[in-house]
Amino acid sequence: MQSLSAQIYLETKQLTCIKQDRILFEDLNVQFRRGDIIQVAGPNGAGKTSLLRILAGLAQPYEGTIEFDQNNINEQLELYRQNLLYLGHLPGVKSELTAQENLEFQLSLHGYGNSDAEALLADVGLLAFEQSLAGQLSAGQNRRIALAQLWQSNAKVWILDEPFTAIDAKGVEAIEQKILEHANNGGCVILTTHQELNLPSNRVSRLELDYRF
Ligand SMILES: Nc1ncnc2c1ncn2[C@@H]1O[C@H](COP(=O)(O)OP(=O)(O)OP(=O)(O)O)[C@@H](O)[C@H]1O
Repeated sequence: MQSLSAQIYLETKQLTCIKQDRILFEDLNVQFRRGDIIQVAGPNGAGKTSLLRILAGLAQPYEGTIEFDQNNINEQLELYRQNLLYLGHLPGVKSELTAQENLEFQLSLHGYGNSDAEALLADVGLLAFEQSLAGQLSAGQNRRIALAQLWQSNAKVWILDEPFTAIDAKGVEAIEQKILEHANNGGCVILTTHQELNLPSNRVSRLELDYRF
């Protein structure tokens, strides 16, 4: 049986974030474990994106540390990034490339071959648009290109900032199932969304950030 500590993937220790002289959160101590789905919730400007960016190692906190497998992420950034999938609130898709080329690019970043791109296009409902330039696709279709990474990633920790933005109801359902599948397979998912998650309530924990003045 696994020890309790071995099940903790990420842990924040006395994390404080200050932006424009405003404390967004302070002394935050949270553990993110194997199998967890954590929804970071709170009003606009509360600091959800700021927290996710700090957790992903893309921004530094004012104070405190983040540990991955019980070691400070700053001391093992490369290893941490191999175990992390971060999708920011912008799709980060290259507008001058086709849908298929974007997927092939994403696949190459993760060390997979081009042969998987077609299956991925089908997974995210873009098979008919493989040769369309991303710049000529809709916001939701661009988001779908970015979200294809969920179908190809082996990373233990997924950090997803507003993954459902511009996605239709059927797409949201497919992504929710993907999130659940990842958690059930021993992954950990930390996400923000302003919409209600349609997942079993006993599988989702909420981390509430208040707007602090
Ligand atoms: N690039 C920046 N430079 C300066 N201040 C920033 C920057 N980004 C965010 N902030 C400040 O941090 C606060 C929190 O922003 P953040 O994006 O983390 O909130 P959020 O909870 O994700 O909001 P939303 O629900 O609107 O996405 C903002 O109100 C703003 O004052």
